[in-house]
Amino acid sequence: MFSSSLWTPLHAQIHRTLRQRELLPKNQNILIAVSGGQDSLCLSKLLLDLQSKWGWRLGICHCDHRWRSDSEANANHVEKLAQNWQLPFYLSVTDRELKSEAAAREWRYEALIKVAQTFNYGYIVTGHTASDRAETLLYNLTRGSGADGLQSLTWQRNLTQKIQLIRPLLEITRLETAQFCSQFQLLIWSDSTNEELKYKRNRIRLELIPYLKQNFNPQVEKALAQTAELLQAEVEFLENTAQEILQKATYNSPIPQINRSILSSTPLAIQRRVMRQFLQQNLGFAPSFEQIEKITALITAPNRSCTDPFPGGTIAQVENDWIRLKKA
Ligand SMILES: Nc1ncnc2c1ncn2[C@@H]1O[C@H](COP(=O)(O)OP(=O)(O)OP(=O)(O)O)[C@@H](O)[C@H]1O
Repeated sequence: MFSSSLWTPLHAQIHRTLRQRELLPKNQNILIAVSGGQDSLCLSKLLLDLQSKWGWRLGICHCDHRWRSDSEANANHVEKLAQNWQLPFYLSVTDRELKSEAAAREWRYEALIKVAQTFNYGYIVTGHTASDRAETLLYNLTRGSGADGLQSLTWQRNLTQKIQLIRPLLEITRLETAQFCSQFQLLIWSDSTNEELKYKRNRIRLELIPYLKQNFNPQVEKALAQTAELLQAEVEFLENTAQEILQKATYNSPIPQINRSILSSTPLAIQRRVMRQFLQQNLGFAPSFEQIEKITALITAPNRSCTDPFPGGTIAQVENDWIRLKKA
């Protein structure tokens, strides 16, 4: 028999991770995003057991996308768990039809932020795991991605000036969260759409990862999650360096232009990042690989060379030592 206050290696690991990474400071108000699946239930139980050591105020929020016929029952299930744990429970139900995974995610984060703002939570935590990290890396790799897409899920990110998103389980695999839930007899609400093979993400989880585990590396999820972790630090460094160079190369300019001499002395990896930031700042959208390649080529192109128009009709053109953005 396991007592509900049993301290497991997973408790110790999360406690250590939170301390070393300084993810969730003491005495803070923390809102746990709970779908009812194994990852967010594992997260809730771990934080609940650590609560007294850290002095947190915890709350649980569930978002009902109204996608499945059992969505209300799912929400009730999470509410009951919150009651058993004597935690405040917040429910957000969508009032608009959510037509895609992306729309559902966008709405969910809006809803979580609204609850956090209303009830004064400075932190929102989710149950993303090393397995999610590995799957995201593989998914983005098959679509074509730079290091930025491969590092994907990060430990923390600002949702607003006052609210941070924290993902404490990024070193724990889905197998471990499942074992934890069964050890503590936590009743998981299984989402039937997770089994549908028409979704690429599900095929990666249910077919590709098991294949890689069996034929390449039984620890492939942890290995890929480590790759994401390494890339994250490199991306941060490169992005900061690119930002400094962007500032130098565009300094004090009233019109959108960037200096070629400054850029030509930097490595290609930085040139591409500077150009991506430059286009994003001035055109207001994330440019494609081809668009970045075309404007980067202008760094060494003859005078008056230009790109094709970007969406909205702007072109980039070489004018002596400058690349200028102007209407075509
Ligand atoms: N309906 C929900 N209500 C509250 N929290 C949720 C809900 N669905 C997912 N979450 C939170 O998000 C985490 C990740 O869930 P999932 O992998 O299903 O979502 P995702 O769409 O891939 O998320 P993301 O866009 O954040 O990567 C869960 O562990 C949970 O913390």
